[in-house]
Amino acid sequence: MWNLTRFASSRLSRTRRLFSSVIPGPCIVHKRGTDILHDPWFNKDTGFPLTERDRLGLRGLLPPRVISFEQQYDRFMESYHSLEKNTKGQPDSVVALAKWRILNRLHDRNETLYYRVLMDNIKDFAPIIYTPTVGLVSQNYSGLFRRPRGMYFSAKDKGEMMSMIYNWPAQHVDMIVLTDGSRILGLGDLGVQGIGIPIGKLDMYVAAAGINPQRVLPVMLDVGTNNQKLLEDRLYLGLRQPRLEGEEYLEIVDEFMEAVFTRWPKAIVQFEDFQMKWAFETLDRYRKKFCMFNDDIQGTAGVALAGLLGTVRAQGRTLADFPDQRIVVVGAGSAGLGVLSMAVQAVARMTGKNETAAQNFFLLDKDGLITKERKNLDPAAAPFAKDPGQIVGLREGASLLEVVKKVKPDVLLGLSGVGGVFSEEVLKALRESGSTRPAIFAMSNPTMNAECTAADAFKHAGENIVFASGSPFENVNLGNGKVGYVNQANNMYMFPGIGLGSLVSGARFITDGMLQAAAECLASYMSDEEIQKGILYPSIDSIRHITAEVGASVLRAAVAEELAEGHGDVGPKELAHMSKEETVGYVFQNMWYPIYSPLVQEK
Ligand SMILES: NC(=O)c1ccc[n+]([C@@H]2O[C@H](COP(=O)([O-])OP(=O)(O)OC[C@H]3O[C@@H](n4cnc5c(N)ncnc54)[C@H](O)[C@@H]3O)[C@@H](O)[C@H]2O)c1
Ligand SMILES: O=C(O)C[C@H](O)C(=O)O
Ligand SMILES: [Mg+2]
Repeated sequence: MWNLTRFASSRLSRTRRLFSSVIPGPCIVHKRGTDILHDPWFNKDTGFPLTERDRLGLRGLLPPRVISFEQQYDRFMESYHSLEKNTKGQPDSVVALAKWRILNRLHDRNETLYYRVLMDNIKDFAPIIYTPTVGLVSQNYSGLFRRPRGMYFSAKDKGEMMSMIYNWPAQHVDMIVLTDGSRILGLGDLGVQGIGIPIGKLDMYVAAAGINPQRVLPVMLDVGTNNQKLLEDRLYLGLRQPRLEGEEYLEIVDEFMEAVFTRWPKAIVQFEDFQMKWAFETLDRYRKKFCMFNDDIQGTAGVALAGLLGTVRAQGRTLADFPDQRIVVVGAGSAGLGVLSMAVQAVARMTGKNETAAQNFFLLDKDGLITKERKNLDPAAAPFAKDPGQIVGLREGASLLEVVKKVKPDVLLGLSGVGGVFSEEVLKALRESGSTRPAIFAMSNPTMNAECTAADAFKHAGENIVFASGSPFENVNLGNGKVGYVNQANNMYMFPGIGLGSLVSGARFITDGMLQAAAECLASYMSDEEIQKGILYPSIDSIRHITAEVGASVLRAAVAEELAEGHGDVGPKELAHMSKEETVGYVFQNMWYPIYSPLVQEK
């Protein structure tokens, strides 16, 4: 069932080769002169050729010398590197925000150049536009705000959304990332400032999935905030009121969804960083009605399952041994429960038994081990609650340390949002578990919320472990030339492919089958040699390549489930007749690549 296809080692160069022959088609513009220079979608700065300057009324508005794209690129990278040099020794947060600012300024000026530098330097720039810096940016968004990005729909806009949606200037929108700001990474309720997350996710969509940046829309649904500090902050840019609850809340989300799909029936909406109750409720409410998914529940599940399957292989076992792995999940929120559901489904498929599929999984939340004796047991956690009689010596609410000592797990997976819960004692107890190769997934974001650091994991749990974190850490120097490899277990390996595959298949909905296909694709991407070294996920440098593969698997699953309605000129029949390789090629062809297009004016 898990089809382990191996890929050639030169994935990155293959991706580069595919794009090196891109010939830019013309781009229609309805503006002239300074209006073009002030529009980052069309602006080329000093890169406008003279003929275009004549055609578009730009002569005299720019210094006479034409600078090539490559020269502009080099000039930006030089300023970036001098900023790095000049901020050396300053506090990390100051350096991170300075880097974010220089990138953001480029974005606001010239999107083509911005996305090219982002794509080509994704390993260095992802930690700035995405986790962890995006967390810091969201915490400070009201103060950092200069130019709006995306759209804001607030509780005060009730009844107006159907007309407001037409205020967005783009004719076509493919991908929307939506948040209500209620659970931003592990940082809690950040209200309207949570817009930083949809912006960061959509930057990753452009970089990883090649979604055209003119067709993305970050959205903030501002229904108030329960963050007292923000409510009292004089610079706070959101509604100064407590969050709407119950029906009042759902009416706002319903109205937004109706408005979006009325204007763009083929768009895909990714729900992001909603507090748990609304994450599950909205997924349930909309997934059979609109093309949408929840990244924290479903994207995270796929990336974690791929990592868990990689761990079994790293232990030198076959995937058939996965059901025997003892896995402790710390955090019973949207992410933890999403991961458990998908992992338990995988075990059930492998063993053919539903009743016992959850037996080797142990779930803890802030009150410790979850058992059937838990008062007010959340129905979503109930399927994973232990029967207290089942485990000798383990009681309701047992601490993580007690659980690790008794269960002797193979895997410790954290999605608690709490930095440091994998303490020295816990990690040392894991070392004693007797597992061939214990794995630690400290998946909470941003960095300070990770359950443990990479260095502590290798120090206390042993050099033999497999380690992954949600935000990036440097590899760990173990001495004697040995390196402790750090994986980034982040849903960025999933959501771009889920969105892209759904888009180019024209899927009506996003089903469990499509998500399973995405996870299987990621799980089978790494070679045995890489896995043996403890490398569970591809390098972020090859994110376009893995995204194309994931996207193509999602597409094929949509076709198999007869949900693919086609995209552009490619109809459902053509999709159905494509070979596996052809689907990957087709997905690649649909990726936007940042290159200056000749601008043609239409009045
Ligand atoms: N790496 C990734 O791809 C990825 C994806 C999604 C979420 N996350 C991270 O996971 C974290 C949780 O996200 P969520 O949406 O599930 O949040 P959530 O608020 O829905 O759930 C948090 C859970 O952690 C539990 N918890 C709190 N303190 C704890 C403690 N001391 N010990 C054990 N459990 C504790 C809570 O009881 C709750 O069950 C966030 O930090 C988020 O950034 C990472
Ligand atoms: O945003 C991320 O980096 C991953 C995830 O969606 C999260 O909420 O932490
Ligand atoms: Mg998230």
